[in-house]
Amino acid sequence: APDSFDWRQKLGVVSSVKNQEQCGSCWAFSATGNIEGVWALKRNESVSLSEQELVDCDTLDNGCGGGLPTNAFKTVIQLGGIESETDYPYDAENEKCHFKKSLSHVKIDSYVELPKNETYIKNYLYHNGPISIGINANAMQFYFGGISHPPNWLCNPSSLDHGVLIVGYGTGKTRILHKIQPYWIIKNSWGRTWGEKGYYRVYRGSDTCGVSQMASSAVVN
Ligand SMILES: CCC[C@@H](/C=C/S(=O)(=O)c1ccccc1)NC(=O)[C@H](Cc1ccccc1)NC(=O)N1CCC(N2CCOCC2)CC1
Repeated sequence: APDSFDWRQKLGVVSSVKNQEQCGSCWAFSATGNIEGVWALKRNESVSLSEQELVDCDTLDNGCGGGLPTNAFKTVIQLGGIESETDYPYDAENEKCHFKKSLSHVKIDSYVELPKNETYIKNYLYHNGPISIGINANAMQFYFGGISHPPNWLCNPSSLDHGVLIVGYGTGKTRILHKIQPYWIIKNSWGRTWGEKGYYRVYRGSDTCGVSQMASSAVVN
């Protein structure tokens, strides 16, 4: 894989930054972001997918009270598909499931949980598209741009509490010492005004904030 790569430069692979609002549905946004990318690359079709379907219909998780992208993938497989954002719009609250199989033409066949290895994840991303991850969001709440590189005692790699999407990676200069630092480009679901137009760059190479601890992806055959 190249030294840097960004799926946002490939039209239709990464949808626009969304906002989960006052609902703990980050896990659903992480899952839809991954399925959108895999589907676009496999079927050459770009579609924005429904987080609300997952919030309402994924009984393995807790809707606005929290969940896991891997459970969301299981649910999409069991339900037999996922509807578009237009057909099943987001309301930022737990509602009664009104999934319609006839309306969901995006389907996944399985999902994979990736090894806890940033080099593996980099190669997998390059060949398969954006990847769902769990992360410790401690350093995200006061992030205003740049390459975030908190120490482990501030951002424990084994206490993950947020679901997000890796869309690329690169190397850049830090503002202070102009040191070259490798980073991940992460799509968040806190709106376009947060971070760098809704995105977060975090140091790549030392499992910062646990970026490699829970990486997963849907598989479309
Ligand atoms: C109340 C839930 C908040 C929500 C995200 C909210 S958030 O607004 O994005 C945010 C995150 C961090 C700081 C501030 C704000 N967090 C989650 O959903 C996180 C996301 C996550 C964590 C770890 C790995 C991957 C993804 N998950 C969770 O909170 N949970 C994981 C699943 C668990 N289920 C219990 C029932 O049995 C099945 C499992 C419930 C708790």
